Amino acid sequence: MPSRKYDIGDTVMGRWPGSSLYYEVKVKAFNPSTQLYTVKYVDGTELELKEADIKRSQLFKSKREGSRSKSPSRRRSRSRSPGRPVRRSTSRGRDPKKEKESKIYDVLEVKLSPLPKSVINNANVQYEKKISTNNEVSSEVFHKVEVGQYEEKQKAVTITAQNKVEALPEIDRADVRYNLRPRKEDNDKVSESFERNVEEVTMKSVRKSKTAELEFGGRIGAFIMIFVLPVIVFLLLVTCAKKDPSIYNFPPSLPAFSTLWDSQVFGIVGLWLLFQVFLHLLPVGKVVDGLPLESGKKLKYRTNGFYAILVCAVMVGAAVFYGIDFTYVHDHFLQFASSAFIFSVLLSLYLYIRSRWASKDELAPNGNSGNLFYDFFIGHELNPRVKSLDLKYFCELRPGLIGWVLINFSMALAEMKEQNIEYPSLAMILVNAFQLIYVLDALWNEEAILTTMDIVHDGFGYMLAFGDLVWVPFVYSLQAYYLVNHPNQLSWPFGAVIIILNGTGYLVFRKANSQKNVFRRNPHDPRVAHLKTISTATGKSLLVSGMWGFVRHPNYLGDIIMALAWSLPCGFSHILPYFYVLYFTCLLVHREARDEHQCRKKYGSAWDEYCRQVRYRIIPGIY
Ligand SMILES: NC(=O)C1=CN([C@@H]2O[C@H](COP(=O)(O)OP(=O)(O)OC[C@H]3O[C@@H](n4cnc5c(N)ncnc54)[C@H](OP(=O)(O)O)[C@@H]3O)[C@@H](O)[C@H]2O)C=CC1
Ligand SMILES: CC(C)CCC[C@@H](C)[C@H]1CC=C2C3=C(CC[C@@]21C)[C@@]1(C)CC[C@H](O)C[C@@H]1CC3
Repeated sequence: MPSRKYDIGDTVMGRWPGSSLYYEVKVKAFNPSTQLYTVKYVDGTELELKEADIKRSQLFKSKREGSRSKSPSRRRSRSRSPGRPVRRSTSRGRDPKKEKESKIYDVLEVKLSPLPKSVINNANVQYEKKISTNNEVSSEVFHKVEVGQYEEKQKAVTITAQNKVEALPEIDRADVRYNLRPRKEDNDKVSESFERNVEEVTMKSVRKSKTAELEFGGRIGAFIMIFVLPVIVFLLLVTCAKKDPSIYNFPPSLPAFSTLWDSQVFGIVGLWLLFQVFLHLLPVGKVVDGLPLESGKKLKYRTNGFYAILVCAVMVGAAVFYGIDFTYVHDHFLQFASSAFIFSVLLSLYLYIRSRWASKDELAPNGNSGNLFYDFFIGHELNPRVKSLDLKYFCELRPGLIGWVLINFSMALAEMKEQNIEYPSLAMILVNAFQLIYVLDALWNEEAILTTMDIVHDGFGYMLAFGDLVWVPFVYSLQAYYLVNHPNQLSWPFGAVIIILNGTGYLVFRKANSQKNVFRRNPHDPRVAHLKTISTATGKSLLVSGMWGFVRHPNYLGDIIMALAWSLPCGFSHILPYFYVLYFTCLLVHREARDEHQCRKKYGSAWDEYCRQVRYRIIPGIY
């Protein structure tokens, strides 16, 4: 085992995680198994740092802030919006050439403030106090150090005149571990500014670097999925249309290419997309902010999805009234799927091509591998927009999700026609009702989508374009499609059990999502203020009681329970209608693993502590 470089009690310079700033720290302990040093900052904050993030003090030219940062009046006048990182050039007003020569670098000053206890009762924290103490405690507690004469790795740290962090590749490493401990004498204060500062700095550095960790099986996985996913869709649909959709008849022969194409259907799908764009662009509904981007900018999003589905419902009602036969969708289901597939491919190609011209700060952190297939699959550009139309946000919620409801409706009509019945079966009604509630819920809570992994983290590429336009409407409607030709006589008692199951799943799903959304917006909202939390090094806290203290992804649990309730009305003759719940469980298990990985990177040992306190990921006692 290599011997340690620094001794307990040494005063050295410790890098602040998420930045390239070094502060004076005292070495408190060393853990040989993790090779991490516990260091204490001047204000009492303790962190675990790797050896590479510690330097000898002599290498730095330390400059204390002196009266400038210590004077409260000066501080107040200098402070901008509380919590914004302050970027100042130490060489302001100098000749740029000289500046270069003297190698004095700009400094990104991260204002630091004490954090609360590791586990705090949220209710004990005063929000007002938190804000007012914010600036008071921030700048006086640290010795700001200009990294000027310290050249090591500094090529990586350049803050441009446009106030952009060019690259901080070092902190993109998966193994960065840090743990903020509370400043003892101030452990009831929480710093919101700090939360934002560290997070912003971290996001900046992550976005700029090339994607190192590839997801979804990497290049090969992405390449295979591009071709396999559409084949799965068509196999499922063809099997579902068979009289005996048994697993023994799988795989069926794929239909002739000519039967997949219908220009009228293609036109209808095109019009559907345009109509949804039109509804989305109508100046109706609230305009909300997305999460801050790399540049600090927040994109605006119009939330009018609920109105859009209401308009669609009225129009479909009117169309049925005037005799338009919606069983056309069922009868041309394969052609609809292939048309949607063509649109998704065209959209993906467009997205990939335009991403070549996107500026670096518009690229997704995980879609920047440099591999054509991987980047095409996962998506290269984070928020592609055509004027005010955000393509990813639009596709995720509108054409596919509303299209799914419309397809289900068409299946209900087709069932009545095929089975020669006056009303849809109980099974069909339940499937339609459950899925309608799910879609209405998503559109009602449209704003919540802005904090999902897909919007914040993933680029917009084939995976989501195909997922939104093909997978959701044509695979998620499989149960209804199945019931058209494979009726299941559902008894009322069993129907009641399924309703209770779906209701339970929905309550868990909704309560979990609402609790987290409310908490992320304002941790002191009375609805969540009583919940216990763990503070993290980023300053953001994690809920450890309530729904999020039950399992680590209660919303996924609720979603899976609902997925089961959507399949059960189809009976037990075939596995096909259970495809959704099986696929969905795999999707969410994989998604949970991705999220966990991100959270561990983001929150370090606080996440480990959360995992210790909340042992199960999705299913209590099992997983
Ligand atoms: N029907 C479908 O096909 C699909 C449905 N979904 C559903 O969409 C919804 C959104 O899912 P998704 O975007 O995957 O992720 P989540 O809504 O579960 O969000 C995960 C994020 O929540 C935050 N978080 C995690 N643990 C805690 C905690 N203890 N306290 C506070 N915040 C915490 C973290 O972000 P941070 O700390 O940065 O805020 C984490 O990255 C879910 O309900 C899911 O079931 C998802 C995928 C497909
Ligand atoms: C094609 C692949 C195998 C998987 C594609 C995944 C997509 C279908 C899903 C990724 C995240 C999604 C979310 C939703 C729908 C499915 C996709 C697009 C919701 C909009 C469903 C309704 C919820 O209330 C919110 C979901 C957010 C994530």
